[in-house]
Amino acid sequence: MSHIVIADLHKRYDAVEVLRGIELSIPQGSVLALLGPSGCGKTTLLRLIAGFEPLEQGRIAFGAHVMASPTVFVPPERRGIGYVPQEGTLFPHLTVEGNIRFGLPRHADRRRRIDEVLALTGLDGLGRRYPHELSGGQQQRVALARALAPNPALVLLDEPFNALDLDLRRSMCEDVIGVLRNTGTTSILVTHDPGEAFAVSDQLAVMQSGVIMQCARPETVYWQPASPAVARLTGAAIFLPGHGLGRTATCALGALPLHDGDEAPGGAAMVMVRPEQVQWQADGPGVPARVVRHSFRGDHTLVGLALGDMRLDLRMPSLAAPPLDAQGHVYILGACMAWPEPTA
Ligand SMILES: Nc1ncnc2c1ncn2[C@@H]1O[C@H](COP(=O)(O)OP(=O)(O)OP(=O)(O)O)[C@@H](O)[C@H]1O
Repeated sequence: MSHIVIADLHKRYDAVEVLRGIELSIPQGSVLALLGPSGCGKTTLLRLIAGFEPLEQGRIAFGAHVMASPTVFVPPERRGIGYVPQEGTLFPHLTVEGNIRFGLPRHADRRRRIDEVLALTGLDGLGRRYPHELSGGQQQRVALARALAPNPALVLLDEPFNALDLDLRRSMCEDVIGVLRNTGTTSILVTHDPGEAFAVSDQLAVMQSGVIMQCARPETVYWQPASPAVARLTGAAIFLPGHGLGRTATCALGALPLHDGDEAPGGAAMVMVRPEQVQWQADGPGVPARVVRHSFRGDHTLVGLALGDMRLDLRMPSLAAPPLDAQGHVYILGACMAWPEPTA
């Protein structure tokens, strides 16, 4: 399989258009993370790629082979795709090996392949256990091993670690994506968690209401989101009223440069920076500010600053937080984004 290209994809359930012109291009061996709020159409998109649903408009092609269009429909078993759904999809009456064997063709050297995928997914020695004798994380590894066993060229991961707690989920996800990278398998990971998406993807596609709003390298999506909505969906963001002119936007935090290649809208603008760009110093350049509030959060403290009439919460290491009433200056590290001020 080579490049996966999805063009102008539309899908409707009754009167509701759930996918509205999806365009994606996924190079062979790369990882695409699909991030978006609940109900935006992520699972529907995976199901169309897997061939579990027909499409009404558009095209899905793997290299030169069209898999789906209004006139072509290659059935799921002939697409060479592994699907790892959300938790709870193992056959409870089969052992780990039995679950993995299920997806393998009869003529294959099944014993050897089962041993290979057990080793690949870190499940050595667990082949004779039943699903209820495994932890949640181990069960999801079995689901991955089962998906990988037939050597698919594309693996679709639909929030497969949702049931695990945050730390385990992130480390598990990195492990699993590592396995997929080592085997040169192209993968699409659906997730609600921007941190997980940033950590593992080559491309991050942000989706809302059936539309891909931006698809780019994770760093680009984070620092240069295509819209205020993308900024909010990918992390905390500070929005300030201001003015744009050429490569600079001016707001309560001063005159800020725009990112390379970006141009500010002329006139009234909505300026965006990430909270960690806001820095405090007792003296030196920057906008004068006074500490008016402290909220201790353990590893960090939210420090409330008053800049004239404006209030701003700054996240600082607890030990470095300036005392209440301290007078100092705030300045911005790096560049900002600016969009035309919404008129409505
Ligand atoms: N078979 C179906 N029939 C009718 N509507 C459906 C069907 N499947 C999904 N939908 C609707 O399509 C929309 C997109 O659903 P989808 O499951 O793709 O979203 P999602 O982004 O994966 O959500 P989540 O993150 O909660 O899993 C939702 O409004 C959902 O109710």
